Amino acid sequence: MTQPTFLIVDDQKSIANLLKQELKARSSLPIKICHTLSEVHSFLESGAPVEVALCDLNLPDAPKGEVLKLLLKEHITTVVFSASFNEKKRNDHIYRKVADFVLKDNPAAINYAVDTMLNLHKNPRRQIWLLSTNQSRFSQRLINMLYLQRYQVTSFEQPSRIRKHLKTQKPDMILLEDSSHIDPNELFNLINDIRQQYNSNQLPMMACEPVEHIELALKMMKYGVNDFFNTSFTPEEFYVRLKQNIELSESYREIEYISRRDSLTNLFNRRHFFERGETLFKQWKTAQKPFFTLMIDIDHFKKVNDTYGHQKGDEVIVYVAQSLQTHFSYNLVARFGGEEFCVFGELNSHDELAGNCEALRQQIETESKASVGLPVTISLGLCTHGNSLEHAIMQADNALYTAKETGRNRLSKCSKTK
Ligand SMILES: Nc1nc2c(ncn2[C@@H]2O[C@H](COP(=O)(O)OP(=O)(O)OP(=O)(O)O)[C@@H](O)[C@H]2O)c(=O)[nH]1
Repeated sequence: MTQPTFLIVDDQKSIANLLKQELKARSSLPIKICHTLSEVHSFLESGAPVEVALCDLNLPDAPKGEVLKLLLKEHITTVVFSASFNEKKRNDHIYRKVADFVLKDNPAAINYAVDTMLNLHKNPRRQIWLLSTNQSRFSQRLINMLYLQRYQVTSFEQPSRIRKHLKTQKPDMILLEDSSHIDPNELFNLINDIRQQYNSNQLPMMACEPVEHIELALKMMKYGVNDFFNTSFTPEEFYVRLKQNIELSESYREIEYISRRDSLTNLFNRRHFFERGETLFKQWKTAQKPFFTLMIDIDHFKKVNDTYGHQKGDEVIVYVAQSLQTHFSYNLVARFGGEEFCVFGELNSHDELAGNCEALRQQIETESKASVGLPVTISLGLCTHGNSLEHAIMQADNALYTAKETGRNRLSKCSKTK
């Protein structure tokens, strides 16, 4: 299938090239530049799908915005990049179908135009839930604007429907439209319930209220809504605030993701292991569910570094980490540091667990040479009890020590009396 293309239409070659350079640095999608209407015609006739188009309004062979009309006729998501644009123009019938406008009035506009195109490229993967109890013309306008920007939109008439869906799904944004139609108790309970589940960085919410309901909007913000805009907003204001709130939340999620991971192996790090492990330990103890703790250490790893170099040592660590993650994909797997790893999981069957440990040990023993170019073995210490997570880890570590002492490349289980 042909990859969709970013289309840049501008008769100023230097600007078109700057846009292309900036886009190329930030996306792998193909980019096509056209300087005239006839070039745009030929490109569209070639049948190449266009992801997003950025288009200047006046070209030498199309001085009256004919390119824009052509792109919109072909249902192509289009951003207007023009030196002359004002609010009056925005209300013209044709411009209502434009996804966004970027004013070509300073060098920073290049960056912003590219940013806008990349966002429109990402938006089909962003979910927006709209709570609109009165289904007014205004809510229809909101929905149309969201579609123009290619967001995935789901509309809800009842707070209870949002609650139900949140049990299994999570959107990127919840928009609450004209909430004065909802019973205040129900409204604030919904906001409260959402905030119990997700903080304002994890799931942003925005309220859209008529200016006469500003007090309600402010109260909603106090209870956990991130931002508010009044119903007389311009499309630009709406888009820019929506984008900023979503991007802020995405950056937060990215930082949260990185803070939990070990940068070499991408396994969870020790800090997250204890955070999540403590919660699981309490849950399983309360429910009297059996669990296991497994410590794994690469044998004679110092020799690997000394003989093959630190970089090869890193490759071996990554290889063992990936094998471990594959064998224990349903469990909490972490790199504890150096060449040591830990797994914490629910125990379904002793035999199955022992079989899984043995399969991992054997795979590394027999396949490491082919995978990383040198033979590697691991030792494993297993414990299926413990008064606390730390106690369980200590017991597994003792078993690992026994495995090392008794010849390495083996699994040792701790006895319950220790
Ligand atoms: N390449 C690499 N080496 C690391 C990393 N972290 C720790 N090490 C090295 O891992 C080695 C661990 O060695 P030791 O604790 O002596 O254990 P060992 O050689 O594996 O011996 P046994 O565990 O007794 O089988 C040290 O040489 C550390 O420098 C890392 O991120 N990358």
